[in-house]
Amino acid sequence: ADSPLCPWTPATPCLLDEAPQQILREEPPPPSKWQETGKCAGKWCIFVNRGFGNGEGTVAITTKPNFEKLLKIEDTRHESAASAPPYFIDQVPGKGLGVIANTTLRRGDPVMHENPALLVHRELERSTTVPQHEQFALLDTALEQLPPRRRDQFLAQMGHFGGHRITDILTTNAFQLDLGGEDGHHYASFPGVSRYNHDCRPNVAFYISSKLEHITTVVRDARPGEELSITYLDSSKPREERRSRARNAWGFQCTCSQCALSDAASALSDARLVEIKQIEKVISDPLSEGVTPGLLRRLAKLYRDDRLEVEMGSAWTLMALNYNMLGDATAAVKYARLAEEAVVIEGGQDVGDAKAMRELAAGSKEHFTWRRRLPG
Ligand SMILES: C[S@@+](CC[C@H](N)C(=O)[O-])C[C@H]1O[C@@H](n2cnc3c(N)ncnc32)[C@H](O)[C@@H]1O
Repeated sequence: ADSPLCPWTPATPCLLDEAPQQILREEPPPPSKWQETGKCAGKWCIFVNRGFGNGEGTVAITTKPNFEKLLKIEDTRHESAASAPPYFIDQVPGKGLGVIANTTLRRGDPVMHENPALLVHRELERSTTVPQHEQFALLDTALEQLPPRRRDQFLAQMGHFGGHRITDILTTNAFQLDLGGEDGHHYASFPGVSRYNHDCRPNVAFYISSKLEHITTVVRDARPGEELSITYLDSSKPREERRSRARNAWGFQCTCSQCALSDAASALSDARLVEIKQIEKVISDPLSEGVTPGLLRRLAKLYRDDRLEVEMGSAWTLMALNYNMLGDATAAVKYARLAEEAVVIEGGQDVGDAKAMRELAAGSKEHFTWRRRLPG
């Protein structure tokens, strides 16, 4: 999610004292149906679906080919929309509002799921044919298409930088979302999710599903009253890089527990991150020599010592495959199960590695990797 190319970076999400997707409705939600408004600037037009996302409403500024992709996306109407959220929104010193656990949460527990209120094709802001004031007018018109409650939720989000209000909200809070195919990149605003603050070692992971749902899941147990956070940037970068990214893209000085370490402890953490990359390079190559159980144990320790619970999916996958290549079926199955859990938390059930890890766990000795690193 960390793109240095665009000023509207994948921020994170924000919302009010209530999460829109978790509010009980007295009336049934409006039907989910996309409409063309006929309001356009250049090749970008406004499309609206006032019933999309459990009846919350979504408006898109995009091109006709991307609208065709939206039409094919199945809407999600989930039963769990009526259950009480496991968090509340409150002030967090030095950060504005944030998301706070109201109960004990365990790894794997769901926190929020929300569809976007606004989607904006990424190329619009780079357009040389649609001047900025027309872009702003298009954004203003798009927002007017949303149901009033959804519009209010959007406008209640934090704007950190000032200037045109909707643009500021997008800059501060939007995620990048890819509709796939050619030219599918969009900025997406999820007003509920956008209250998560950043932490370089977050206790919550997120992904955006093919149904446009933003899904957050606990990755490290949290107590009632503890802040729930996600990472806005690449947590595997060294401290100085993370800090400058937070400053430049979101305008805050990161004081998370990992950035607040003493210089000596931070140097150790940065060294762990370098070693992780080195070991992963070695064990990713099926022809590497020197892959031993000790090296794999070392990798697991580095991840745990650095509290990288938010991105263990690919590491556990590599560990499972390598234990199998070394002929240790017990460890291979153990890490295949951990890998499947992590991959699903970080990317959902559809991620290819989840299926691969289920297969490995079900029959490690029949797997093509069995004893591949051993002679004979
Ligand atoms: C997506 S919003 C997060 C929610 C926001 N605090 C609010 O009140 O709605 C991003 C903005 O929150 C603030 N923020 C997020 N994480 C922070 C952190 N770790 N330290 C300080 N400020 C942070 C910054 O102002 C940032 O631009």
